[in-house]
Amino acid sequence: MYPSNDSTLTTASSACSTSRPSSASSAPPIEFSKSLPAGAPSTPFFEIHDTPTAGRAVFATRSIAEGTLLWRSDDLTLSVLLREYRREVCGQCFSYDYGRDLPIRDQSVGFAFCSKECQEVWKQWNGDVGVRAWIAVETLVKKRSKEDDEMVEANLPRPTGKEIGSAWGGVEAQASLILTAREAERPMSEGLADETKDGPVQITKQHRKALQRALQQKISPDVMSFIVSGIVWRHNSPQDWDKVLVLADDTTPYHSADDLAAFVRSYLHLLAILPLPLLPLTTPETIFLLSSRDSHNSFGIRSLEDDGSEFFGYGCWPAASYFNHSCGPNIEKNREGRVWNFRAGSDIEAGEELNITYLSGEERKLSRGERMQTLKRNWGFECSCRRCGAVGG
Ligand SMILES: C[S@@+](CC[C@H](N)C(=O)[O-])C[C@H]1O[C@@H](n2cnc3c(N)ncnc32)[C@H](O)[C@@H]1O
Repeated sequence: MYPSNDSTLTTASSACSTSRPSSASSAPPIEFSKSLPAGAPSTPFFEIHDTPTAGRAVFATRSIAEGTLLWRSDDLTLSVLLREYRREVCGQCFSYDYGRDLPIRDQSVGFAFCSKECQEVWKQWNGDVGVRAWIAVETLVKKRSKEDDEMVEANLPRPTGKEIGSAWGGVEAQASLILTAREAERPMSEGLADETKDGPVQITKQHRKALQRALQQKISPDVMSFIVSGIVWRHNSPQDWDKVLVLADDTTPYHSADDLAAFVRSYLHLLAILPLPLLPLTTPETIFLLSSRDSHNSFGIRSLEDDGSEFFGYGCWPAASYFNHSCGPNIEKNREGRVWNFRAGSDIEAGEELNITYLSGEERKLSRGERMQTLKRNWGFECSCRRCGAVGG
């Protein structure tokens, strides 16, 4: 059940073994990618190569003048808008008006919008099944509004692969009972998935109890939103799933034992409430894969003013995920609604690596040691950029 045998995991993880990278920027590329990974950006300005120690990276194929727009990433997959910002940040375009409540609030789905158009686009993006999924989550969360989402404490030990496997394995039997109970909701005309040669499976007290027990557990609304967003996106764009699978992966993506427990509980909650068409995708495998790719690839969705001081949430844009980090980046990125723009921050020579920074405003002012620590803690790699390698960097 736990996805350790998924062969698709190996491509990205081997391309991205970063235990002791020598230099993301200065090391010569060793291999040209034979073909582009699914969803990777393709433009005359740059190419993607493997590097010896920092996975794949983006290299200029020509000289580029400062300010040139090199790439626009409009390929948002999953995104999370933290609940505390749901009234102030548009669910569709992420616009924000210094903390003012937005004009349109759709209480049934738990999102607010800056305009009718955004609300309409959001509904189309999610589709009928997606909208029903958000209504189901909102209904559950509202009933339990007294429970606060706990702050994640930094620097707790991360669960190992073995601990992750046993946490998911530990709820297998309960999940199977819940699924059977849910299948009973399917109209006879659609057929029952759990029909045996002796006829349909009988729903017993045990099945109903398993479902009730799941619903009584503590809820983690932001974790549920992460999973729902990913599952709805996968349901609506099955052809694009490979674009996420080929991204650099994190085999131990949970920040702490509590974080892992929140994911496992949320899985059971969602099995109990999501619309039936989403249940085949509501699996430990899909949920783990979403976390493992999100961990090393998501971009923060921040306020556009004040140097991005407000953190609204995060999202995964696969094509934007090929730029490695540098503490002295030559590419500037800025968000316009749901699109990321990448521009040359200085004149660039052909062959130079194109780097963005993964550090947020204040973090960029830190010393070399502090930056290294921050990147290691938040991203799991030891920074090998040119600035960190230079004396006094
Ligand atoms: C968003 S991905 C960037 C693309 C990635 N190299 C790949 O092969 O898909 C982020 C990952 O790239 C690697 N990486 C990015 N910048 C790096 C740097 N300055 N030093 C070492 N590794 C880096 C780390 O493994 C990090 O988790």
